[in-house]
Amino acid sequence: MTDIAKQLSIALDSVLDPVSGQGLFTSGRAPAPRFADGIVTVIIDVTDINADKRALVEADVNLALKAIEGVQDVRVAMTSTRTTRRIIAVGSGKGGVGKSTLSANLAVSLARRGMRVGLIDADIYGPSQPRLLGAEGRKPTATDEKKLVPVQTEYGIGMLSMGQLVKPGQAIAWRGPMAGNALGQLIDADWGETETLIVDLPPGTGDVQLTMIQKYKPAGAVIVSTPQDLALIDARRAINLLTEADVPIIGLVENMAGYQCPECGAISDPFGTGGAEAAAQELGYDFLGRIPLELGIRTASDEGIPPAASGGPGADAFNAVAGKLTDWIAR
Ligand SMILES: Nc1ncnc2c1ncn2[C@@H]1O[C@H](COP(=O)(O)OP(=O)(O)OP(=O)(O)O)[C@@H](O)[C@H]1O
Repeated sequence: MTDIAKQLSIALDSVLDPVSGQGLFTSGRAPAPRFADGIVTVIIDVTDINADKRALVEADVNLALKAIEGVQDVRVAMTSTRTTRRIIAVGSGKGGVGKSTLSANLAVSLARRGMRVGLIDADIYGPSQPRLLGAEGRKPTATDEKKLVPVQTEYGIGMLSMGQLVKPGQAIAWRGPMAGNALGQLIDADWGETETLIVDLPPGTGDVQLTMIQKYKPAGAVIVSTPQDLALIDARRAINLLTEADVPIIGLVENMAGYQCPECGAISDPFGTGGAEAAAQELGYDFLGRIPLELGIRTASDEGIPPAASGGPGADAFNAVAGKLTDWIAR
């Protein structure tokens, strides 16, 4: 590499990729700039970076490159390689392990990193995203083509839920095609510029999962489990179904590990600890992180304030998992 080429790449790397947090050159967003007659030309892949952040990146790149001696002008071209919307499924073997809580917080955390994210609550047995995102009672509208328009939430993400397709409190006893059609309505909705859809799946391996795999193959799946053996045995079943359909497993998350007594501060592990990490290792998948069992996570969630949005209880743990998910997406 010539001296000027090296300087240009280093300057480019001083500007951080808003998604991965790495320098633009290192993260692969931008190849080494071209330089001729005092003019630098740089091409940046801005997939998953929103319009505001794109403008900031462009301004920073201009500044960094113009600071190099001999550079008279900088030309920045932005391209987006994304052609299809990416679906990230969040699944678990059994219910009540915190799959919906994790989905909501991951979606919020990704949106805060500048990604255009939507959230689909496909849990026909217990739709809970309208409550978790403080959007209860808001109904989606429809376009002229009869596509659902997602409900907007305070957290910068659109949301659609199975719960919005039925009357509140009505037991959902859909089977096969009905469940599949409902999922289709949510996924084929008017998601606009949304690039990543987080899908909160029902627990287990039922009709919704089958439709998802057959018709709307996710780019990858995150599996949530509590640490104890029983939940992990079920989680393995969910993993098997996905891997048989060639859906990549992004990794496992352990939820409800390590409870700190609010009185004495002692840490106890009601559901054990480390089980999901050990299972991930044994199965050869990444371990994405551990979310503590905290009363504040439950209360904030019930109030419709996802901890990842407010820096509330467990926010660091949710953000750390979202960081690993972002790395996976960037790869
Ligand atoms: N880390 C945690 N600390 C404290 N409470 C939690 C935690 N994770 C989830 N909860 C609470 O546990 C309950 C179940 O969580 P959630 O609804 O996310 O589970 P789920 O796996 O989606 O369940 P379901 O399959 O029934 O929809 C909720 O009341 C939630 O607030």
